[in-house]
Amino acid sequence: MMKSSAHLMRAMRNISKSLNYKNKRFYGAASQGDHIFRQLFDIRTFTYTYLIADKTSKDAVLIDPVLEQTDRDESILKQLGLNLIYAINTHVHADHVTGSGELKKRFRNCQSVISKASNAKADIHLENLNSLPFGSTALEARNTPGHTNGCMTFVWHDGEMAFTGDALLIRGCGRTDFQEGNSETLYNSVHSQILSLPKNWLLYPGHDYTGQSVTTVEEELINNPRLRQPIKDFVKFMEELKLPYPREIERALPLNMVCGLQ
Ligand SMILES: N[C@@H](CCC(=O)N[C@@H](CSS)C(=O)NCC(=O)O)C(=O)O
Ligand SMILES: [Fe+2]
Repeated sequence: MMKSSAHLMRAMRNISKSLNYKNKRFYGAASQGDHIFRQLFDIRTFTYTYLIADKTSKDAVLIDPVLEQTDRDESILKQLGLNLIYAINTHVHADHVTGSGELKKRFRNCQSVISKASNAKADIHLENLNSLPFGSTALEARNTPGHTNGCMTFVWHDGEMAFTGDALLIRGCGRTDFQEGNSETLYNSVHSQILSLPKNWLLYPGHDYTGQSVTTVEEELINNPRLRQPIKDFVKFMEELKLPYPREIERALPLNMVCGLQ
């Protein structure tokens, strides 16, 4: 009798632990706990935009908004009664135009944010390990150069996740053949700043071209065909990638230096 009641107690504790664990996780969308989280997709450029908000203060941030999706983003923010305070870019995008400037016009408290190293225009220029507070939470900005010199990954400690921009893609990584790209630098950035996070943390990329939406540190350490290799094999692989340039590169690069506005 004693043995079976101790067994039952242990089982109940384990169930409750696993529920707590699950409640902390966010996948495509979540609004449990203190925060709102949405992963939004632009089908034309395969770009992910992320919305995170504090439910109490209603302060919200968007990571990597796309100009052509500004109406969508405005609707979601307004429907949820959120105040957009930061429109963040992980880097100067080469394949699409950022919505940060247009969002600033529509949300008067919104400030545009990008790394100092990008040399792009913005209200806030971040340096390594700067914190971006909103409501009762914050994003930690980490320099992760290599795809471009100014790439940043945003680590959300409270959500146990990171937004990697194009530094790390699911089972891939950003190209390194333009915008001061450098394969060795990228390899070192990803390993030291992203794949060093706890193994169960979620990683959300800036794009996915294969229909996947989220990964974890552990999955990428084991399965990323590029980044699980030794650095010299990675560098050789990237040299041989030979991808065509993004279709919109000539329009996107100059516009993204000025928040996407003419
Ligand atoms: N075909 C797309 C561009 C695809 C591309 O170059 N993607 C970049 C991220 S956007 S700068 C990349 O780094 N890709 C890595 C890879 O392995 O695919 C277009 O024409 O826009
Ligand atoms: Fe990029």
